[in-house]
Amino acid sequence: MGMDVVGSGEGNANMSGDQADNSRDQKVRVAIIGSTGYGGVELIRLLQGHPQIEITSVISSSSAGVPISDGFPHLTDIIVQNLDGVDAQEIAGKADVVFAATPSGVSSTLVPQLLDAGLKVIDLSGDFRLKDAASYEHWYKHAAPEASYLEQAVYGLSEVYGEAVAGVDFISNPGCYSTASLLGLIPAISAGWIDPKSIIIDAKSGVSGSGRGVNLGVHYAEVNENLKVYKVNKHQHIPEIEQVLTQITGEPVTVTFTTHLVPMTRGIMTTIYASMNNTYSMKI
Ligand SMILES: NC(=O)C1=CN([C@@H]2O[C@H](COP(=O)(O)OP(=O)(O)OC[C@H]3O[C@@H](n4cnc5c(N)ncnc54)[C@H](OP(=O)(O)O)[C@@H]3O)[C@@H](O)[C@H]2O)C=CC1
Ligand SMILES: CC(=O)N[C@@H](CCC(=O)OP(=O)(O)O)C(=O)O
Repeated sequence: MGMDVVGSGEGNANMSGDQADNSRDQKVRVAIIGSTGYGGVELIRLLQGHPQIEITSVISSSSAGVPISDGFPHLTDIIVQNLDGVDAQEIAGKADVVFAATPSGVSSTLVPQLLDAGLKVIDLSGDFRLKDAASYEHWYKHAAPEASYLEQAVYGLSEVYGEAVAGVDFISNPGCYSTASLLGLIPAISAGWIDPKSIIIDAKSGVSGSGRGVNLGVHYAEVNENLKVYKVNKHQHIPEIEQVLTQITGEPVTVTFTTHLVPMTRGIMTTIYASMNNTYSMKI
């Protein structure tokens, strides 16, 4: 199935015809599974603006054959394509890289098929972030992916692991809260300012973080003018944050981490507390 991408950087006004053709030749062909979800549609927005990327397939397990603009009218005339079904071989015929913007428990079975079909994969779910299968099963309550795929996955916190992700076949993107926590903590830990054994993270998220599906905990009347703490000591990003900090410090790190749902659409705020190392002090 062909696709007509409008406004994706083709015909750059500063390029001669030959240069523009070369630039088009070098474009990476990208497919997005879960493109009807919040992560998928945000990916479309970001990738559409990238001069070296061409979105060649937008994929849905539930709405194949339907124009993507049916669910997202703002994409009318921007992506003129019907949604494709989920078929690893078909995707491999159209794309070099595929994003899996799919729920945990779905990515764990889908991603191995995509890798085996020769695609480069970037997974947004939590399924391949934890290196320890038993820990994954404890926190996520699903069967863990095969060990070889867990080993292959490179943790995609690109601000910290930029060199490690460059050129690999399989990137497992970090969790939302983990990103907001680690980007605050890693510079302070690396500089030796704080005691990694004293970390308390108070995290707050908007509602889009729970995805586009509706359930009682996220519908308007439950969330509006309300505030709630959830998944106390049970949040799946606790072992992810601890895994990274343990790797960085070289000693076991545990964190106190609490999540709150706040009545806003998107965004995360983490307020992080830690004791200063005794060679440092705070000037007020
Ligand atoms: N929302 C956020 O802020 C963040 C989300 N994440 C993670 O990214 C992933 C996507 O999240 P998000 O976009 O919010 O979730 P959504 O629920 O909004 O979207 C997930 C999409 O996955 C598709 N899907 C569901 N089941 C299957 C299946 N069996 N096979 C193929 N596709 C399927 C659905 O689309 P369809 O029915 O059309 O196939 C659905 O639209 C999740 O793992 C999430 O935890 C990570 C960081 C931030
Ligand atoms: C508000 C809200 O419900 N947020 C979700 C974030 C889920 C998520 O993105 O989880 P992974 O990245 O690990 O897949 C939660 O707290 O579970």
